Amino acid sequence: MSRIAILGAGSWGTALTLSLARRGGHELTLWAHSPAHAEELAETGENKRYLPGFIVPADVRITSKLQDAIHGTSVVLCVTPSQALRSVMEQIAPSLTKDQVLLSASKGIEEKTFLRMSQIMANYAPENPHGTLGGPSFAQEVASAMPTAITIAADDEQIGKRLQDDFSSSSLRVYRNEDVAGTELGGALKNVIALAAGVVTGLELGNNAAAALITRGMVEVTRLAIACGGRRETLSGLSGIGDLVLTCTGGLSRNRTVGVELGKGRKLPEILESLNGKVAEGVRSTTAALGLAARYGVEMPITEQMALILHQDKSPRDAIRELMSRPGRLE
Ligand SMILES: NC(=O)C1=CN([C@@H]2O[C@H](COP(=O)(O)OP(=O)(O)OC[C@H]3O[C@@H](n4cnc5c(N)ncnc54)[C@H](OP(=O)(O)O)[C@@H]3O)[C@@H](O)[C@H]2O)C=CC1
Ligand SMILES: O=C(CO)COP(=O)(O)O
Repeated sequence: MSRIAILGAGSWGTALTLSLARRGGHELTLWAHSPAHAEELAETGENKRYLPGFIVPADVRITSKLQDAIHGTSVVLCVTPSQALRSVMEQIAPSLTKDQVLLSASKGIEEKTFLRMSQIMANYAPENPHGTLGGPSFAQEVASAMPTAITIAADDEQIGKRLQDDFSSSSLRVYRNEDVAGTELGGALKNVIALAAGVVTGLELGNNAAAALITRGMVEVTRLAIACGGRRETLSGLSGIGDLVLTCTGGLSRNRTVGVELGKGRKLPEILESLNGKVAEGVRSTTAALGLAARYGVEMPITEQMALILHQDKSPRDAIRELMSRPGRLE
């Protein structure tokens, strides 16, 4: 039995709570960012805004107070939008005990520092064991108990095994590795490529273009992840190619949806407004990915064009034209 705090009651935090509750044997606390949201969740059990149609069991404790949420827990699962993790860590760090395992399930890179989630956690709690959870996993499907396979990465093998056991159930198959950097970067960088895949779809450029984009996207994601210390095998796994394929092709992806709308000619602020608070991590991770690429001298042509579309109002059609007219090269 583990006592697990889930920090973040968006769609993914809620879906993981439902999955852990279904597995059984844990004591669960779900922290919601806004007190009003926590109140509604506690009253109705339903996350009407972010994951409607599912009921969180009554024995899951709901709170909007971070200190209450983490008190006495053995695992702290951070599932906030990645740009909010620093503020959460700042608040919980003084109350953490060294044996509490910090596990991130957010998929992004901090915009200003280019840090991965585990690096932010380690900054605030250097002595706590930490890990990351990744892989192809739309919240709605996990909440519906549809068969899903994910990966949990932890430097420490024993911690990894414990987390694998904590999360495994008949509908959630959990693999394990020790490559935290590769797992995190696979999850964060695929969001940028999913935006681009959406652009290709929104422009109605056809299946050939989408397949080319996904393949070449995978190449640049792998290049950067390896430069940052990730392993090639991780990028060939669930949190690399697995999540990239899901997000670039699946209709439930917010990142892909943002790309589709950009491709159709809508403007970013209007598209983000229509997401109604739901996060499309790729929008803010694109700049950070380019920052890392510059630091390590890695070429990322798709990510570069995506940044220009997002932040410099470049026409999606011109961006694709530019990608197509790059000098020929060895594959
Ligand atoms: N949804 C999915 O299928 C998957 C998502 N993920 C990852 O999970 C992470 C969370 O995304 P997801 O659950 O989808 O989020 P949603 O888009 O469903 O919801 C956004 C959440 O962010 C919260 N929030 C907004 N501002 C802050 C803040 N300043 N501090 C803390 N929380 C804040 C909102 O709370 P409030 O409304 O109360 O402000 C809300 O709970 C992301 O990194 C995402 O990439 C990973 C795998 C699958
Ligand atoms: O990461 C995800 C599935 O694995 C969810 O993708 P989106 O954030 O694009 O919806």
